[in-house]
Amino acid sequence: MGTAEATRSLADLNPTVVFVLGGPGSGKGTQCANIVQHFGFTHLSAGDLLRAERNSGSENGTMISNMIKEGQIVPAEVTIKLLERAMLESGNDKFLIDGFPRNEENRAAFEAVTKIVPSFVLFFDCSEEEMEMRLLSRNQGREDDNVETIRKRFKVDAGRPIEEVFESVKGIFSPKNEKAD
Ligand SMILES: Nc1ncnc2c1ncn2[C@@H]1O[C@H](COP(=O)(O)OP(=O)(O)OP(=O)(O)O)[C@@H](O)[C@H]1O
Ligand SMILES: O=c1ccn([C@@H]2O[C@H](COP(=O)(O)O)[C@@H](O)[C@H]2O)c(=O)[nH]1
Ligand SMILES: [Mg+2]
Repeated sequence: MGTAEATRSLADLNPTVVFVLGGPGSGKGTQCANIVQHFGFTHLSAGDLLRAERNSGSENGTMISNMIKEGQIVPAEVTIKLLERAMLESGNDKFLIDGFPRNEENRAAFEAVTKIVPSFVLFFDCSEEEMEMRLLSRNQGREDDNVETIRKRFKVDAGRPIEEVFESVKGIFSPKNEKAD
């Protein structure tokens, strides 16, 4: 199904969407499973959809694999297509979108393409120390559950020089917020 057709059908569905965010290992997937049981939502983990796409032998497989190994963000259009397809295939109209959007560009692209405005954002706050401990004992065979990749996945490493930290901080703010010279 093409994006335009998928978008028309999604608009007809007028779904309820909640973005579930938080650092790696903060417990998004764990709590989403509870919400599914109690409230009848469909849980869509962007990371799980990307891993399934990589494993399917898709033309984007190598790119997705490399991005996941490096803790980098896959281009929004790839992830959004996977989310659209999963929403339409689910037969439900209530979704927990876990681990997406990763940044302001992801959020804007999702809203522009799907015309869906999320009902709210559920954010799980957890210390990096606790998240790292949980990920290292998760035992689900994920190749990014290792110290090197985990530290790349933590968003802003403030232990680096001022200019480098600010490069990361800038990425959190949308370009439209940037002060003109
Ligand atoms: N509140 C908690 N206390 C202790 N352990 C927890 C808690 N919540 C989740 N865990 C455990 O921490 C690990 C990571 O949880 P989970 O997979 O839900 O995190 P996540 O936010 O989805 O991570 P990722 O972004 O890497 O997919 C799992 O082994 C889970 O059982
Ligand atoms: O919207 C997304 C979500 C995930 N990724 C990539 O996948 C890994 C793992 O994500 P989890 O949410 O921890 O399962 C993440 O580090 C990214 O590399 C993405 O690119 N875009
Ligand atoms: Mg998860």
